[in-house]
Amino acid sequence: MISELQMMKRKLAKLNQALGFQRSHSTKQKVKIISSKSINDENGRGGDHLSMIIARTRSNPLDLSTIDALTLEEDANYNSWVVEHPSALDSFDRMMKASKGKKIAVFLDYDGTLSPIVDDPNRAFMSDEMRAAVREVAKCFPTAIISGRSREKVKEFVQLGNVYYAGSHGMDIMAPPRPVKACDGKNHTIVQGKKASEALFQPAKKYLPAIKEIITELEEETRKIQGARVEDNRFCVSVHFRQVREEDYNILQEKVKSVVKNYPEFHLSEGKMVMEIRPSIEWDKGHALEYLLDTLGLSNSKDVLPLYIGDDRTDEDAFKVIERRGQGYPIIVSSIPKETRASYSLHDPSEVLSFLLRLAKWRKSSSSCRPLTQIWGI
Ligand SMILES: O=P(O)(O)OC[C@H]1O[C@H](O[C@H]2O[C@H](CO)[C@@H](O)[C@H](O)[C@H]2O)[C@H](O)[C@@H](O)[C@@H]1O
Repeated sequence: MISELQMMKRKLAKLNQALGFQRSHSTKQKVKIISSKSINDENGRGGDHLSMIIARTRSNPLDLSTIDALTLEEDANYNSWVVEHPSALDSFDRMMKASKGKKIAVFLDYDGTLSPIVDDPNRAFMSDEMRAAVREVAKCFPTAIISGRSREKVKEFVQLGNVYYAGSHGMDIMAPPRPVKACDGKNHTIVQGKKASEALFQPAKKYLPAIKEIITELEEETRKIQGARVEDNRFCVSVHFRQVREEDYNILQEKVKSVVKNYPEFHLSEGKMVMEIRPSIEWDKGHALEYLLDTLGLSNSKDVLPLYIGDDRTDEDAFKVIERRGQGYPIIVSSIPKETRASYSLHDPSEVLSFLLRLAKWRKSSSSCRPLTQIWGI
């Protein structure tokens, strides 16, 4: 049985981890701040419950009883949020019952969903268990990964041949070459992919030269800021500040803004400890989801239930599309309460893994898992 002291220690460890604290050497078990950056893992800068805690702790180091009270408050907030956004694991049977006779199509975000958030974006590896789970899910349902990363990069991480990939927040999609309504229009180019059964859809292609220029300028401007990192996501750019000292953040932000302001066709947004620069076209993860449904021949069917799992702000665009369709399962991955259009929640990538395993198992037990070509005619 876990003793009260052990429980307390666990809570302390959990809070310390979330806040970036380390235990001080004091015998009174006070804690001290070593970094406040991890506080923003969930929501970017400020605004959430943990940020309030950290603001309070700046002047008053916490003792165990205060931490305990704050942790309880945090747990209570989370629990009431989960009532509004029920756990997809707890709701699994109900969700699957409602999907009887309907077709599920699975859409997955990558960072923070299939892989845990880590300091080094190049080391955001997905576990072998997660890969195996996605592979099994993709054997049973049409499955796509929609990421902010470049399509090549996310494919390199995922290493699966039986899923579709959309990179650059949906601005770079490799999908089946079906006639598509959504892509009519002057901004959209369709290029045949390597396999005859796939076509490449890149609605922001004309911005590539400007993106290259932006990357060069950002690298030059941010070179001297320790920890800043520019990531080329092909049709968009990320400037990471997870490893930037707090006192340098404003300088970095100003430098990034000063570059972006010279490119009126681009805009700046924020994700988890990252600034993202994207062409201002009407295309996001929500459009990518619709596009993929369309190319899969699933857009018009009232019997199709898109299931989307994601953790970040850009995933909200996909949640919105599912909400508008009135059918499907938008699932947010979050360990803290946050504003979302998702109906369901999962706490972290380990719960995503459990959910995917259960989904594949459910499908296999409810019908034989035939090749997708037979199930969907693709
Ligand atoms: O749409 P996603 O697949 O979730 O991609 C969004 C961004 O994810 C990556 O950054 C985030 O994860 C990193 C690794 O865990 C972390 O270090 C960083 O702080 C997070 O923001 C990726 O590197 C970005 O380019 C994506 O835009």
